[in-house]
Amino acid sequence: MSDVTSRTAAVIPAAGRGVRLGPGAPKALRALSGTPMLVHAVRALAASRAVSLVVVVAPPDGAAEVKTLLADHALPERTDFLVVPGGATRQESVKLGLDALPPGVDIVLVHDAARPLVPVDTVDGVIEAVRDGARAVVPALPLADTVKEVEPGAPGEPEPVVATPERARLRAVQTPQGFDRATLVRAHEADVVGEGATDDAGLVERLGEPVVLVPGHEEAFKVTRPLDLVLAEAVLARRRANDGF
Ligand SMILES: Nc1ccn([C@@H]2O[C@H](COP(=O)(O)OP(=O)(O)OP(=O)(O)O)[C@@H](O)[C@H]2O)c(=O)n1
Ligand SMILES: C[C@](O)(CO)[C@H](O)COP(=O)(O)O
Repeated sequence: MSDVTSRTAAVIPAAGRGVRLGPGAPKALRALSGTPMLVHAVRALAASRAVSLVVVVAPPDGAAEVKTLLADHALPERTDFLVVPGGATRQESVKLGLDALPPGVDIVLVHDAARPLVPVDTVDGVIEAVRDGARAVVPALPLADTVKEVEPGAPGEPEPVVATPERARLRAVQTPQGFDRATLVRAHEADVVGEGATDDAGLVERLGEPVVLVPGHEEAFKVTRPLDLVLAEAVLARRRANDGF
């Protein structure tokens, strides 16, 4: 890595309900192999020696519970932790996390609590690309499925296809997304009309700033629907088996 003096913080939005996962506790607090998903995600980011601060954005009424949760689980001592309450949307939650960053942080990663199994090499790859001068870096993978653009219709009704984008030019994007702090703050503040974006890099693109992709990882998938829990448990079981050798 070219610039080892920069201080890197990770903001972990964890304030979502997890509606698509079905009824239960807020998604980030649900267990994977007996440990809350959020704790897996925090450990995954703190596993990077470059990350010195992790800001967890908790469910709006759950900050005290999340503080207790982090205190009750082993986390690296070299990393500082902050917990702040989140907002009504992912974007609002990320903004609240950014607002809590202290001076001196110049690289920011934004990582979904819902991607608990991201490997540390993916985290380090994103940080390295920012340290090498990119202002916005996104881990991504090629798509397995063909994608159709549609005219969205009523639920359950057939939807007319508008276009079939060339799959070779499409990527599925993951987190952590890494940013030069000033660029990310500017991107969030520029969204004054509240147009919103489904990822942070999307806000940076609207500034006209370049965004680059680096290789993502299959294990950085987002736990969204019930079947994703099955996959996450299988990945953890495989890791435990490999650790046994
Ligand atoms: N108001 C919100 C909504 C989402 N998130 C976080 O953003 C990440 C990605 O969102 P997603 O997977 O869509 O989570 P949910 O919004 O919880 O899922 P759903 O849409 O199924 O309710 C998650 O870590 C989630 O906790 C957040 O911090 N604040
Ligand atoms: C940020 C993200 O994980 C990138 O793929 C994704 O856009 C989050 O979307 P969601 O609607 O919050 O699931």
